[in-house]
Amino acid sequence: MARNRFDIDENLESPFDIKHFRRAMIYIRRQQKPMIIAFVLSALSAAISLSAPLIMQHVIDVTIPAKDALPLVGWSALLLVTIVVSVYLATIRSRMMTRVGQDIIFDIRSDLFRHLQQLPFKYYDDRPQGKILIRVVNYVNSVSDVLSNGIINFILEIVNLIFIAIFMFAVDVRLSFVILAGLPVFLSIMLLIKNKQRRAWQAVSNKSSNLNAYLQESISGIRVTQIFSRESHNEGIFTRLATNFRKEWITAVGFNTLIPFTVDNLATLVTTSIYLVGLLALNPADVTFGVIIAMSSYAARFWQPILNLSQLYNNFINAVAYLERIFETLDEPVTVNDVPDAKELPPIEGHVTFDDVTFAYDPGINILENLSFDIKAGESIALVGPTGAGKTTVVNLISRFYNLTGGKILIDGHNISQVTLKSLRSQMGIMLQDSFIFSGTILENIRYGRLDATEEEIIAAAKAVCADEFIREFEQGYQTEVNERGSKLSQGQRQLISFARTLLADPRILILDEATSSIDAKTERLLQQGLNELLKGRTSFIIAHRLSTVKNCDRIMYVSDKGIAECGSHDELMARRGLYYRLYTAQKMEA
Ligand SMILES: Nc1ncnc2c1ncn2[C@@H]1O[C@H](COP(=O)(O)OP(=O)(O)OP(=O)(O)O)[C@@H](O)[C@H]1O
Repeated sequence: MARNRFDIDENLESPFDIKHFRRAMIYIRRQQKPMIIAFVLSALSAAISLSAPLIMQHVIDVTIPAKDALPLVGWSALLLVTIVVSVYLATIRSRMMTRVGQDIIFDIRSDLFRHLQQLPFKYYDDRPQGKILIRVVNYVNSVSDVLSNGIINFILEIVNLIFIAIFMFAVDVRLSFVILAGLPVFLSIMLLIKNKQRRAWQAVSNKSSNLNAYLQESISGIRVTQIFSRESHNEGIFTRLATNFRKEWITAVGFNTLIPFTVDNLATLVTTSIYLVGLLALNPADVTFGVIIAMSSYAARFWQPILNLSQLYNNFINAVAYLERIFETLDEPVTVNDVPDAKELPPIEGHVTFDDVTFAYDPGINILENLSFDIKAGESIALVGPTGAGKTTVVNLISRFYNLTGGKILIDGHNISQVTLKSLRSQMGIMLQDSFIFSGTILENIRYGRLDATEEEIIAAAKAVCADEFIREFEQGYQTEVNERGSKLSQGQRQLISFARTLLADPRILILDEATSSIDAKTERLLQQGLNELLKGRTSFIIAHRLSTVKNCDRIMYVSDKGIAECGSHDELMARRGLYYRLYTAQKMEA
């Protein structure tokens, strides 16, 4: 899919069809047992309540004319019992189905989350996060009722209809046909609006997704918004998106309301016809007043399930627009994954080879071309060069966050595209400029590097990277709760925590992408000792704009023009008086 943004509707790759329906059935089938029990309870409840018109017919035609009070009390008691039992059964069913609905939501959401965790960077590069979030949270909520109660109610209403039809045909066949006469009109109207209604709900799903994407982006960027006083401008964008959503919603609901409106009118028409046909056209000898009352009651009861079915149909059409998006996400190919028969990368030494590597994020726009180099195990490599030259791209490829466009990357002679991602990435330590902090305690954040680490190991790692001191200054020390993104911590503190996290993981290859940029010079000097400890015996790639921090690396690679323009030690490159020399002397002069 092409890159998407908050104000562009996403194209639907594969509209809902029978294949999606079968897939939805997989989730439903897992709940088969409680659903069958709920179904039986509902059927019982409906059947019991259906006997009410028969009791009434008998009372009107037989008991009342007989003027005997005792049977009347008996029939009334029976009527009461039928109502109580049917309500009781319906309540149990409702409780069971609430659970089933939640179980279905749980399953779909778990599958979505598991899949999202595997999707490559490219997937996240190409769309706003808000559009992903809305699928996992809102869309899944919106389909749960249709997939649980919806299915049961659908079958029940059909069974209900059949029961009512049997009862009414048993009472009077001719009047039953009068009741059925409204059906063809109703079905024609449904067919007529079906496609328009579906498109309307797809538009709603798109507009709500756009709105959500913008909301998410606005919350993430609130600081920049306030710095540039863009509040009213943003409000304008939000209003436009919210207006689009409201417009589509009103259109879609308009279709939905059309259906019950049709059913209501048809039901009224049919009931009136019963009286007309029953009283005027048919022979009064075989159509008693009791029969007409019972049939008019059946007419109302017959059209009630149809009204309910049409409501279910509305919900279904609405849910389809969300299911399409949910399945689209689940079908999103995991392009960066283990090849069949992928091998485990054995414990590595850290020898890295780029062999004629070409890479493009977007087809046709190469960021790196025919890049080859060889790094010995334990070497420290600095990647320097102009902004946007491709330094981060080089290191992202080593961890195989993207597939190569051409060539191969070898670690200790193993082609990284042929080994399992887990065995590859678990031997890499990556520290970024924007170190991500998860909500939880500082201790938990460091433990993220190795889940089975003891508290002593965690503290030792923090000490090694000079994080221990500032952590202990917090009242709760290592148990201090931090928010997602670490808003309680300074940028430098976040970086130190991420250093400790990486050290704990004990990776063979270390990647530091501008990882010390937010640390003050004094802490950096201190950290340098920890860092030296960290780098010892490991292959390391260090990206830094501040060249003083990479001077001591074994080799410095100057990345530009889709490849490595210069490579050598600091002294060698300075002696060459080329690109690196110019960059270094320019920085020195600025300082
Ligand atoms: N996800 C992406 N999709 C498409 N293009 C990208 C993506 N990430 C980076 N690029 C492009 O690739 C090029 C190299 O980016 P990269 O981040 O590797 O540069 P860099 O040398 O690390 O830059 P900096 O020093 O600013 O961090 C840039 O032109 C950038 O626009």
